[in-house]
Amino acid sequence: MELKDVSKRYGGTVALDAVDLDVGQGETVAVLGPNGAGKTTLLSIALGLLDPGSGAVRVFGRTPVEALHAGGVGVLLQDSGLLEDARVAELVAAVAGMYPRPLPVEAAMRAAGVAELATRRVGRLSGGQQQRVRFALALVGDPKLLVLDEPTVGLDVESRRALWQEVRARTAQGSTVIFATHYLTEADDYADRVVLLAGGKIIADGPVNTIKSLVGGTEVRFVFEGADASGFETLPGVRQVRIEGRAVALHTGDSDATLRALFAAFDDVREVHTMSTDLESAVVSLAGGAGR
Ligand SMILES: Nc1ncnc2c1ncn2[C@@H]1O[C@H](COP(=O)(O)OP(=O)(O)OP(=O)(O)O)[C@@H](O)[C@H]1O
Repeated sequence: MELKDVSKRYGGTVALDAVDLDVGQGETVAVLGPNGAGKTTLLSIALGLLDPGSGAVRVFGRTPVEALHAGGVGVLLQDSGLLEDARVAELVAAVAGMYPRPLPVEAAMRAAGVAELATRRVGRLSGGQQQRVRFALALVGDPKLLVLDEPTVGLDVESRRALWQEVRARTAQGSTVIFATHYLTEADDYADRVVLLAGGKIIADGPVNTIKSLVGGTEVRFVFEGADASGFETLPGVRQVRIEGRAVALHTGDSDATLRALFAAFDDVREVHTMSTDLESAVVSLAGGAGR
């Protein structure tokens, strides 16, 4: 899949800004970025569901719509509507009928964990069950490219694990997978490559470890029980401060100096631990630096 210099505006909002992206066969790519970064816009343009304002898109060397019609692409989009009155097996069979070489309906339902729901009406399923039905619809065409927009939203732990197991099975057979997620552990665990969007631009693109190393440094995390949490940003080495309730994370280029000064300046600091920068810190730091 190839996007060249793709831009998209909605009135005064620039949803995508001169995006270049080349995804090779067999890659698993996570698209990350804060709300409104342009992830859904990017995936929708790659699928031909949305026209780019400018630029060129090719999927398997064709236009996205041609690739979709040729049956090469499976899609799971956020909150896409489902035919509520249909029974699960009927819906999966109807979508299978649109593809030239679909999987057996039963196999697609099993792969997505909805075989036991086959005779249930879609509209009466829970949110997580409906999401699994969407996954079955993405799989049933036996596509070489899977495009998944926040695929595990609403899924319980076991269903998430099962979904990723199925995705892995497909990539092992050479399929390409592009997924958007806010669960950074999913990107860390399942993607070969991370594309980080902020404000419609790609601000980082590479293997997970490369993205982490762009930020580098160490996280010092602790619980702060004091009354006044101001001043952490002035400690030596500190580049960024995140505070969530009583949990504080300092991103620092010199953890020894930060820790010494932290203990000297603040009482009520407990449960201190340090770790090398994880993907979450890297994404927060890079996306924040892009001037959200
Ligand atoms: N139909 C639309 N009309 C107007 N503006 C839109 C439309 N769709 C998206 N936008 C704007 O384009 C930008 C990118 O939106 P997009 O949905 O691609 O972001 P996202 O990264 O998928 O966000 P989220 O993480 O919240 O799903 C946002 O500023 C959004 O408000």
